[in-house]
Amino acid sequence: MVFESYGVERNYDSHLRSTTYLLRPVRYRAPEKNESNAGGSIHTDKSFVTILRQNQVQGLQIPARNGDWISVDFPPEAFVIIAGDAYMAWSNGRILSPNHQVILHQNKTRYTQ
Ligand SMILES: O=C(O)CCC(=O)C(=O)O
Ligand SMILES: [Fe+2]
Repeated sequence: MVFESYGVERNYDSHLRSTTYLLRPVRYRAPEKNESNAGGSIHTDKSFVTILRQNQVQGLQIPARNGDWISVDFPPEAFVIIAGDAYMAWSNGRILSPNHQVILHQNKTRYTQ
């Protein structure tokens, strides 16, 4: 769909053949008492695209235009798609690879993959 919308569907097969896939399960331990910034640091993804799912413990945040961090809350049965740096380069900057971070607020272990 994306390749079609850019009119480069002829490149789709070669792109797919050169693609590698990585399944990366992550366990975020529950924050300690008074630990305010447990989670992961601010970053962009270096990949083409990240497909993310999580258990019921929220934590993903992205910056709004005014710089405030907003929570991206989603249920365990949903997926969040994050464009990576490779996608941004491939689209000549038309698709943004967003900064994001994980901040845990609940006293529960978070699992993502
Ligand atoms: O756990 C999350 O919600 C985000 C994970 C993430 O940013 C990553 O794996 O690159
Ligand atoms: Fe990420």
